[in-house]
Amino acid sequence: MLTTIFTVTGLCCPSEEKLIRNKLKPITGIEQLEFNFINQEVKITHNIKDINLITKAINEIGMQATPKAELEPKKTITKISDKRQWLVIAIGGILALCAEIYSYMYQNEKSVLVAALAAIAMLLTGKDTFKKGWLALKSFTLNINFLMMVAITGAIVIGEWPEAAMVTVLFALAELIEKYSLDKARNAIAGLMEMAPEEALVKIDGDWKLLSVKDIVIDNTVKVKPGDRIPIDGVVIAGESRVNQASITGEPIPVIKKVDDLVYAGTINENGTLEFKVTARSDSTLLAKIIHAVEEAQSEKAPTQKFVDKFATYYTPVMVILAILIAVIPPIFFNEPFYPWFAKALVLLVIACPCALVISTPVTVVSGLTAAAKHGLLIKGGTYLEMGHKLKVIALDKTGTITQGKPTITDIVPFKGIDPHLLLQIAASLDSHSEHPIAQAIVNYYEQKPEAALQDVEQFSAIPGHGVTGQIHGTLYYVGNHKLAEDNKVCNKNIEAELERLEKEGKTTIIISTDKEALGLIAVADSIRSSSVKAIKALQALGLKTIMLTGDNNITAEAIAQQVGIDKVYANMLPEDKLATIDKLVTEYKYVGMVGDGINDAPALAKSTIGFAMGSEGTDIALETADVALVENNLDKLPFFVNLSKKTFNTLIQNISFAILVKVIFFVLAIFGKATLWMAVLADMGSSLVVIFNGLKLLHYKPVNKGGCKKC
Ligand SMILES: Nc1ncnc2c1ncn2[C@@H]1O[C@H](COP(=O)(O)OP(=O)(O)OP(=O)(O)O)[C@@H](O)[C@H]1O
Ligand SMILES: [Zn+2]
Repeated sequence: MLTTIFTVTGLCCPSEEKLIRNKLKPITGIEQLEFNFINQEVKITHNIKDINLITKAINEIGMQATPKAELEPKKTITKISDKRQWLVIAIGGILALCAEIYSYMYQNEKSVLVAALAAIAMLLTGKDTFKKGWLALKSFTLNINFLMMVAITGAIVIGEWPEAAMVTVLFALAELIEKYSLDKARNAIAGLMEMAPEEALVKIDGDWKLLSVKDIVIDNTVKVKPGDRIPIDGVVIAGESRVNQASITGEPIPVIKKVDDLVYAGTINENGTLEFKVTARSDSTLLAKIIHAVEEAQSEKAPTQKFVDKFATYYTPVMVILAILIAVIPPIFFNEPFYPWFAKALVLLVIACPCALVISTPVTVVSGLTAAAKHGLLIKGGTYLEMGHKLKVIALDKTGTITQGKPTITDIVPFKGIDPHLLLQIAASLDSHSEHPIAQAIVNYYEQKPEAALQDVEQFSAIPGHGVTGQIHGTLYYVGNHKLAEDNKVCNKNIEAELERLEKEGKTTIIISTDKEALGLIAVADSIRSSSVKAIKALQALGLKTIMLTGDNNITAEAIAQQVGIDKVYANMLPEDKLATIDKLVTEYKYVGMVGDGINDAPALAKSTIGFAMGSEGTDIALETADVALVENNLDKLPFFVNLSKKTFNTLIQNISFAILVKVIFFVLAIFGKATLWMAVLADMGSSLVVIFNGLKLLHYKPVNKGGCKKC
């Protein structure tokens, strides 16, 4: 099976989806179609060798399809509809208005002049509607163009020429405005890409040359001057500068970048010159990944979107049948006059278009996803964005999430007669085989000592969640937590008193022992992220319960929980315990978020309703496994996410209820004969535009009310 993405110009309203589906149905080898109206794309899963077959079929129904290279980021910004179209509609509008005024003044709708004015207006502005309507008729699809065509033709048949012209013009106008506003949503995403420059200064054989970023390879050296945007991802090798990373993290305060720091494409180098070594090709920079993720996210439909789409598939046929019944039954069975009931039926046809309803959800969701991306929050689908406001509990991993995950040594406590250097040497030698952050802290600390000499370790093994063990010069040693010492029966009251003292200060303490006796303690402390306290307060203010999960001991965990103000602590958790805890929380609260770094909490992240990963410097694992990735390790984005989700959900509900309300009102007005055709078109199209603009407002959503009290 292959997947090909086609860019389809003319695919702007969901009404075209059915048209394409029906056209492609008879072609064997087509497995699945996925539509993206905002980007005007159809993703087709198929096993057809000659894709021209597909292109041709789509072109036959009046749209232009071109296959698009899968990963190539879109840079082309769709042109805002050209001036000529606006002019044509303006002229058509004036003619239709003249026809209306003339027929009103002389009370004669059927005069030749009125008919002529109206006909010209319709010819000018109705071509597209009729062309698309006709294609829909030929393929037995009910879509908005078809409904409009019938309504307009109907109006002509009963001699309401000015009415027919007005409807045609209004519909064309609304379609144009709709296209214009959808372009805006499209541009927002493409605009993200526009932020990275296309060329960069690259060192080639000792000279600086300007190269296209596409030709830059990993390990090239690139230079950026003050004031320029960084063209590609890399790690600084010379220079120091302030860099504004707002474009990918949403954080407006610049950060200092010096040697060994990472820089990202699209961020702004403010005051110094930086030289850096390239770490990613231009199509896999963090920025490119963000854009790709946003684009992918849209193709996955949010629950309301699914609901609305389903609703629309029933709604339209039901309304059409109703319209037919209203046109037919009263005149035939109740001896009513034909003309007014036929006019009522036409109004029903107009409000049978589900457009406002169907378009409102994707526009809203895309705007929300884009706003999130601009603030350093990558949401992997509309579902999560829509569901976020339901979260009741947020569980956070301790190490690397609430804390920085970069512990440092604070205390070394050797027991009776043990040489502190020896104690450290044993711990560092064993831990040099471990990846654990504590192990790295011990090794780093030891290696800075002038007398540092790591010893060979035999039969090393890691005891997950507890520590490590191995032999040095034939003696078996253990380095690990209290539980490990208990298991080895080397713990005693004195050690416990010492442990408690250190742990109460929020330090994680490990015990170094042989299989017979404890040799001493080493305590490490991990600093709490500056965003933790504020974020947890903000989450609590939003009514969420916060929970800390950690493999660390109870006392240390409690001490840290107190410092950040978290509600509840689960300590001594092995990875499988974290999973079981999330499972339990999900049963109890249903909507549970889990935040972690993906290192020992991946299963728990997967089990939670929404898994948030700390995207530490854009790590791929986090970006790939999580439902939501925090591009910068900033917990402030959690309350932002919940608020954005609330706003998105409210917007969706507002839009849907507004669209339905307008329909209901016009339904009633139509039945009582109080709605004319053009009023119905105006209302219907007007409501489409209102919901689109309401959705687009989310593009500019900003974090609100940082931390705490709502009332003041
Ligand atoms: N390599 C090691 N060296 C020393 N102690 C270790 C090592 N590995 C684990 N430990 C001990 O076991 C405890 C639990 O480790 P684990 O990795 O499960 O959780 P954690 O580091 O506390 O992180 P988290 O908060 O993410 O759960 C650690 O707090 C530490 O005391
Ligand atoms: Zn003990």
